[in-house]
Amino acid sequence: MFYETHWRSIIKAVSWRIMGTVATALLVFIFTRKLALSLWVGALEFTSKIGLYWLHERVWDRLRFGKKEVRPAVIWFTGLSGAGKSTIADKVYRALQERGLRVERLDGDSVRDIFPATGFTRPERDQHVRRIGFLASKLEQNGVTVVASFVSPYEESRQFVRGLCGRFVEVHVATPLAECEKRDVKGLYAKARRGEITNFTGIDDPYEEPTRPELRLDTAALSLDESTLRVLQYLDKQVLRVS
Ligand SMILES: Nc1ncnc2c1ncn2[C@@H]1O[C@H](COP(=O)(O)OS(=O)(=O)O)[C@@H](OP(=O)(O)O)[C@H]1O
Ligand SMILES: Nc1ncnc2c1ncn2[C@@H]1O[C@H](COP(=O)(O)OP(=O)(O)O)[C@@H](O)[C@H]1O
Repeated sequence: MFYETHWRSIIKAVSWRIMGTVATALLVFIFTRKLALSLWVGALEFTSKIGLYWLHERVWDRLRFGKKEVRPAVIWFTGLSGAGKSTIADKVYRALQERGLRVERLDGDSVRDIFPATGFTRPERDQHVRRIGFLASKLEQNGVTVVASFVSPYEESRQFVRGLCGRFVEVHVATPLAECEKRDVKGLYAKARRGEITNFTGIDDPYEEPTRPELRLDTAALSLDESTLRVLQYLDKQVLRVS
């Protein structure tokens, strides 16, 4: 979010004063036809009111009255590979960005591109999800809303992340396995079925369904736009209060 610097307030004060003073001097001249008097009134008004304007701005800047606070949150998409987490999270991220929110996007694939040694055994995933959760909570503490999308298949590590964050919105992208496998965006389900990759969530590694997610979306039944809208509506009403 942006805040008004002292310099911006001062420059706005000067530009506004020039306009106001020209108007006042003109009015005095129209009524009195005395040029010197008009210029004196203009000069006095310029110097006194510019200070008053600056003071007025700064006092208002300190008042909370009438200001709407936008509170950051961690929006955590979880679900099977191919469920639609990244696609929906990307749209939610762009929508929040367009509203002028400070927002960061974290995704399993992009984090793993940077740290390719991160594996898929249970301890490795636990550590990975907890680290990301810690990072997300730090961003949130500094006013940044985080849109995260990770398979994050284990309840315990998701609960750990929830505990770290101030406002944690768990979005379970609950697309059925059969639909994800049909999509098989990256051909990984086929590989997992052939046994070419192991510990694949939903095939030979469990996905523990969230017990009480804030939102549950089945993309076999909901379009991308409908899912995105549900998330944004939930955030507006319950979390960010930006409407
Ligand atoms: N064994 C196994 N299980 C699940 N996923 C696998 C696996 N191997 C590779 N991939 C690809 O890695 C992506 C998941 O990474 P994440 O960091 O989100 O996973 S996790 O949270 O640590 O479980 C996941 O990306 P998405 O499809 O975007 O979810 C997969 O493409
Ligand atoms: N209603 C929907 N919502 C989200 N994605 C959908 C939907 N219908 C089809 N898809 C497709 O499913 C795929 C989901 O891939 P992706 O978002 O990468 O999933 P994930 O991040 O969960 O692995 C994309 O190719 C997307 O276009």
